[in-house]
Order: sequence, then C-alpha cells, then structure tokens
Amino acid sequence: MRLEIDNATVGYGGRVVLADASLTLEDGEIGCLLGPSGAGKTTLLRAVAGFERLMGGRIRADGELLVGDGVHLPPEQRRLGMVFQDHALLPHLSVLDNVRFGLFRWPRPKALARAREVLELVGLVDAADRQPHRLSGGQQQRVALARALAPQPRLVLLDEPFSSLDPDLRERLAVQVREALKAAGIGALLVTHSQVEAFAMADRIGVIGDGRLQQWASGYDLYHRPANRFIAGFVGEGVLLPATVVDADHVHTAFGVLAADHRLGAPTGSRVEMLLRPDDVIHDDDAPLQARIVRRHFRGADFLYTLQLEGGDLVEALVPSHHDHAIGQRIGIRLDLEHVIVFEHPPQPGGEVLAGTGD
Ligand SMILES: Nc1ncnc2c1ncn2[C@@H]1O[C@H](COP(=O)(O)OP(=O)(O)OP(=O)(O)O)[C@@H](O)[C@H]1O
Repeated sequence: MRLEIDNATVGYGGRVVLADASLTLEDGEIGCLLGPSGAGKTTLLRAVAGFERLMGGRIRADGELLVGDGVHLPPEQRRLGMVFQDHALLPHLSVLDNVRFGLFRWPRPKALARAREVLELVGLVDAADRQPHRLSGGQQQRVALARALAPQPRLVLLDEPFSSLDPDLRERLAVQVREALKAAGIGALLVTHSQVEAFAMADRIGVIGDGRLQQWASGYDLYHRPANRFIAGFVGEGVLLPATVVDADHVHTAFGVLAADHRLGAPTGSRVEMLLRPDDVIHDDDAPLQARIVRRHFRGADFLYTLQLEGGDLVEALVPSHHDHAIGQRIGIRLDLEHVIVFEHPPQPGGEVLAGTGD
C-alpha cells in the first residue's frame, strides 16, 4: 500500500506537537519515524491508525482519503495491522490461537492455514502449540507481528516494538522482522528512538524534532547528506569544522580547499561549518597532514580517535583496531570524500563534536 501523509498537523487540546509533516511510503516499503522522546512520533503513527484526529492535512492509502478534509475513517475500516511495545498476547491461548484470534470471521481451516503460514514467516511454526509466556521476549514480539500480519493488512504499524528487549537482541530482531515483512510483501511504518533499529529495518527514515519532520530519506542519506544541523547531530557521530567560503562551490578548510555538496549562497570569506563523519577521515602514514590523538575509544573492530589538528580544531577518525596508537601520538590523516556537507551559518569557535544523540 502506498501511504501518503500530506501536511499533517497533530497535537492535543489545541497544542500542536508536530506541524506540516509530509511523507510518502511506497507499496511494500518499510518506513521509520525516528526522534527524541516526546517528539510526536507515536502521535503521528496513531493518526495513521485512526486513534488520533488530525489538526490539519490529509492521510491517504493508495489514493483513498483516510483522514482530512472532513473525512475520518474509523480504525477498523483502514485495514492496517498494529504491533505495540507490550505485544499484549493472550496468556491463556496457544501461540497459534493468538495468531488466529483476529481471523474469527474466516472459515476455520482457512484461518488455521493462514495462522501457520504467518508463523512460518516469522520462524515460529514449531512454537505453535506453546503458551506465549514460555517464549522469549523476542519470540513473543515475533508472534505479535504474525498476529498483525494474519488478516493481510495493507500496512503494519509498529510502535516501539523492540524497546523492552536487550539492545543486542533488538538489532537482530529488527533484521528478522524486516525479512518477515519483505517475505509477506507488506509494508510497515515503525516508531523508534533508536537509530540502530531504524538503520537495520527501514528503507526510509523520517527524523522528527523541534515539532517538525526534519528529513525523510534513506539511512545513507541521513548520515551522509543530512538536511540540517539537527539531523547531522541526531544521526551518527562526527564533527562540525569551521570553514571559509572560497567561491560558490568551494570552501577552505584545515584539509585544504574542498568542493561543497551544493552551491553556496554565503559570500566569499564567510565563515561556515562543514560536516566530517569519522569514516570520512582516513588514517594514512604517508599523508602530509598530521594530527595529535587526544582521546581514543576502543570498539572492538575499530578505534574512534579524537584528533586535534595544528590549528586546534578537533576531528574524529574511525581506524581499524590493529592501528593501536597512544594518546598524545601524532598520526597522518587524509579525507575520503568527494563533496563536503556545508552548513551556512556562523560556526562555533573551535568546531563542535557532535554527540550522536540518537542511540
Ligand atoms: N493523550 C495525550 N494527551 C495530551 N498530550 C499527549 C498525549 N499523548 C502524548 N502527549 C504529548 O504529546 C507529545 C508527543 O508525544 P508522543 O508520544 O507522540 O511522542 P514520541 O515522539 O512518540 O515520544 P516517545 O519516544 O517518548 O514515545 C508529548 O509532549 C506528550 O507529552
């Protein structure tokens, strides 16, 4: 199902939580709403489901108006599946009967066959006769997904489905859930505040913050082509480094003159900022530019080094972990990127290390 959210404004009691959000999720795609707590992700998801009203805008499913312009289709007429954080399985029913529960209008043999089919999709057909409480948290969440998929919804809505699970398990489960949805050919819209989950699961991610949908794009584009400073800081790590505009296409930086990703409006000589991700900075013994290690964070496969350049600015570099250098040591670095992302407004003196607030 193609989902179109067009200038949706949502809120409570006249107070706007999220204004003018627009996005399109193509048939079979998995979308994710990512953002800090209280940003309005759940409210928007509930508006798609039909549990909240819109203050403005429209939501369409395959061109059909679900809500907006005086229309408000009740949730049960939208043919959407829901999976919640507390999967709410019925404890006295077997896994199979939990999945079959929503199919009470189907003829019994057909309902049984469908329940088995979706349990197969989520890899739990062998657990069909067990009670839900005898399954792990991750398995229970997969049963909840199977239950949502059983009535063949047009789209599945998932609200923080993995948040009660261990971080390790979450990412694995996100991948499994993605595979099950793709195998079923059913698209989904997921709410999470974890970018790890969003990256593992989604074809498209919408980052919500400061009352707006800040960007709707692939995980790759959010990371490498963030639309603004908010996204640059919320998604991934890196630094914002001061730079000076040379001409409409170039900036001067500590790494020399670099090509900007877009034509610059700021006049020659203006101070701007450029985004450097840790994987843009390569450790190279032969590089003429040297930087001093001021912090090191061992992560197993690699080190995240914080490095100070000659002029005092800080950058971060992701370096394979067999390059084990001590704090205070100087190492050669160069950049591996074609264009730099430039934000054209007054920079912080000395640059800024982005916290990577989306965990
Ligand atoms: N039923 C309600 N009545 C009034 N205000 C509400 C209601 N539900 C949520 N809010 C407020 O709306 C804002 C957005 O809440 P929402 O749950 O959509 O955020 P979220 O991005 O999903 O956050 P979280 O990740 O913490 O779930 C918050 O300020 C919240 O306090």
